[in-house]
Amino acid sequence: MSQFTIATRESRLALWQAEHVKALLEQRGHRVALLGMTTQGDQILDRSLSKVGGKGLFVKELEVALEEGRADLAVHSLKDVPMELPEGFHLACVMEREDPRDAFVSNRYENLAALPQGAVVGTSSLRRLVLLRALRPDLRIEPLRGNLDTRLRKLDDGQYDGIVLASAGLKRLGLASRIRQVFEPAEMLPAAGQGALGIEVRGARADVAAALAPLSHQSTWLCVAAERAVSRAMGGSCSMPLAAHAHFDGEYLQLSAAWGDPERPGTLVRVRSAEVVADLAEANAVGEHVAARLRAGGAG
Ligand SMILES: NCc1[nH]cc(CCC(=O)O)c1CC(=O)O
Repeated sequence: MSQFTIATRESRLALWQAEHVKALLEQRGHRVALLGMTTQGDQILDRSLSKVGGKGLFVKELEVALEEGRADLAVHSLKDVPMELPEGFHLACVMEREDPRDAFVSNRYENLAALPQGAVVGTSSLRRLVLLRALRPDLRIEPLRGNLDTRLRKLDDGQYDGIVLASAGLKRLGLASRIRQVFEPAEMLPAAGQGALGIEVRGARADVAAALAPLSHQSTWLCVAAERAVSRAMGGSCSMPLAAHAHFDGEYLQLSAAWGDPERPGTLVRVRSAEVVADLAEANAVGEHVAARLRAGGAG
């Protein structure tokens, strides 16, 4: 049994996720401490993340703590983890996925279809922007940043008729009652890694790897590996107008991806594949092939 320190952001969701991993490790006899920290991504709230360097801003400080030996592992929403990790860092564990779907939240409207012509919907995600435009070209999409509580408060202040958030975060924070409509992936395809937790470590840490092995979920890992391979092959930034979602149907990994051009509403390239996938190398290959088909269809 070992003693570990988990580096975590201090948003309510990040702390929930770190506490969750802490509890699972403690159940297995390990001793665990948390090291909370504020990242640049948490501080920059006035600008769109796609303009200031992407979501990597949420993980950098945690990596410095790993580098300096102040922490042994970092728990991340996989959706926020860059496709290429810095030299020496790797994902040691991907946990079973929560609900990967997006959710519509509103105080006045039952679902997206019930919104009046020209209603204001909040999101700063380019993916959600292009997918919303495909569903409802008339909507006004306005930026919405901040952690989950901040976004809900801005909705409650009346700045938006509705907002789109990940179901997983709302469920984890006990806010599922705020969900009016859950989007099926066919209408609103999730982001690569959405709903899954990834644990990052630095160097060859056999002790950490052994402790994390029982928390790992192989089929989730294969799905998110395929999704992240699409994203990596499309340029790797988490702030692209890209959706990628995989699930298993028997031994077939079903991967769907979509790319839209925010400058040219109405253009959305969609690709689907179904392949037998048994290991990470095969999952990566499937993702790369789907990315190549997206590009052949005009994406990127
Ligand atoms: N980009 C922010 C972010 N990163 C992870 C989640 C929560 C859901 C998840 O674990 O994917 C959210 C909130 C959201 O997109 O609404």
